[in-house]
Amino acid sequence: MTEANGNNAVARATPVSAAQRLRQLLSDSDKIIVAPGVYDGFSARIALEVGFECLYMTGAGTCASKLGQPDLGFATLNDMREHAEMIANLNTSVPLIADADTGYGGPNMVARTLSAYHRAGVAALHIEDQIQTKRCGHLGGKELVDIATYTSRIAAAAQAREKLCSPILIIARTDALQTSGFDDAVRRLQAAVAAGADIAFLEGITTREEGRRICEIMRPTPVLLNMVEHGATPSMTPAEAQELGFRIVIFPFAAIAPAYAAIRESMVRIKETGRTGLEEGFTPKKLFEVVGLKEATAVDAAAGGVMYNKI
Ligand SMILES: C[C@](O)(C(=O)O)[C@H](CC(=O)O)C(=O)O
Repeated sequence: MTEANGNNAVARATPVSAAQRLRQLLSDSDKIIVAPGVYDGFSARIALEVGFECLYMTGAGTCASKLGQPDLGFATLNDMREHAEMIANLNTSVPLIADADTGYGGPNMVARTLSAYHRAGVAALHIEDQIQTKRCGHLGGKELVDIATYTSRIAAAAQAREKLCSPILIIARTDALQTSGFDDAVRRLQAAVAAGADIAFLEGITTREEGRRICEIMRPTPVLLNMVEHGATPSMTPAEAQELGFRIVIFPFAAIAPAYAAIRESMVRIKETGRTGLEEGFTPKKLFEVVGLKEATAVDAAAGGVMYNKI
């Protein structure tokens, strides 16, 4: 669609929002959506460079990179929203699924969280049933809120979405498998879907069979697989997950785990040899190219600038 704007006729494509794009991807039932975990602008840029059609903002990675803290409920709504907004807007045609932990409070706060994520350009957010002082789903000793409190979180999110006429998708996550078992987890996910959730997320599945069963039970609601390696869940490729019935796979540690190994190796090398030993090709310009140098200089040139002619 184009639109005329007074004397300066401007041909402008009406953009499909990231949430609508994610809905389109989900509507193709032959498809599995693969969303690698990114934890900052740099890792997001690398995932975009490789050509993923969806990204996942990991809360654990956000806590680690933005706050230098473990995934124990340190991050506030503002920490998470700010991080998500930056990542979601690097390429608005690639939907971002973002962690929203417990929703950060009671129904009013959950509604506020949904609104903030919507305004930030997030395509989908997940809200879980742990207590506020939550922890990573793959650690022991989790505690949950009761089912009524959980469904009120989801209902508050769904009502806020309706008020905003927002296409943002709500992912209901339950951590019940570890504490009260499969049947209670199913009850919670079904109640969450009845309260307005679009996608189900059973945290910490421990066998492929559990994966197959949850997809069967929840159908036609799409189910997301959290592929945390070396946690509770057996390692699966997207093709294997699709075979079990999953529609989305997130890989939360896809960027942060290799970053740890690579950064540490470089630090140790400096300590031991006095040199970083960085690859020759990794010039300052290379770094800036990864994070949008071309786009930035093109914007300046299109506006008549000559500032970056000699870069
Ligand atoms: C998915 C998750 O919420 C995340 O923050 O990426 C974490 C991942 C992790 O810490 O293992 C979770 O599963 O709780």
